Amino acid sequence: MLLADSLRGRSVVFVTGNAKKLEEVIQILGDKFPYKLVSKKIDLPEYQGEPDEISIQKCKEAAQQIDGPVIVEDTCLCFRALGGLPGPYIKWFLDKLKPEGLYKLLTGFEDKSAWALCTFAFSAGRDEPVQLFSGKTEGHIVEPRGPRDFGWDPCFQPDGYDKTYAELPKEIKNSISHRYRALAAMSEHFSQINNTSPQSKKKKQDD
Ligand SMILES: O=c1nc[nH]c2c1ncn2[C@H]1C[C@H](O)[C@@H](COP(=O)(O)OP(=O)(O)OP(=O)(O)O)O1
Ligand SMILES: [Mg+2]
Repeated sequence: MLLADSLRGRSVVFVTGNAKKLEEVIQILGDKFPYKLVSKKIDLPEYQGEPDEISIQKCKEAAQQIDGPVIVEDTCLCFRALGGLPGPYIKWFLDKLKPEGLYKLLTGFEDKSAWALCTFAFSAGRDEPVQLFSGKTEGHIVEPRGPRDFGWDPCFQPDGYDKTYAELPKEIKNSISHRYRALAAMSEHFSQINNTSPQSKKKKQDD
């Protein structure tokens, strides 16, 4: 309730340096998110550690810089044969190896299974607690296929599909992706808060 109060009528800043992420977040959320989402392009530090810890640190840094309500997101691509690596370090692996090299990394391993993990982190402002919402999609690492416009999409084939994320129509990716699932959890949380806020209760009684 306090959270909803602190946000009512305000906007939340989505801090990311990645334009493709932002594009998907806007496509997925549509008008489902109860607050006005504005974006700010800042390259936040790439922290090390477990995914939750990384997202918390990233969100605290964003809240410091923005000094108001913020959302950040961190994405991992985890190979089962490698104990979950590259995980949060996928950005550097992708940068140096490209999707071809990511596939080749698993030469010698029979198990090509992988999961994409997305964690959104929200904070109402400086020194406020961080809340996490995550989503996971299982799949396999395959020889790259499809357009090259977004990261490792060409080498990740979600389970149940014979196309890579890159080959799938955008609406399909956005209905099954790690990012979609994490955003669904976050929207669900915020709409529940909104529905139980004193104002909306009052409104319901008035109706
Ligand atoms: O759905 C996706 N499909 C394909 N590739 C993706 C996806 N989502 C993130 N990616 C890439 C971007 C970056 O190379 C790495 C995650 O690193 P990550 O730190 O979360 O992203 P980033 O530094 O580009 O943006 P940000 O400023 O929000 O941290 O995986
Ligand atoms: Mg990053």
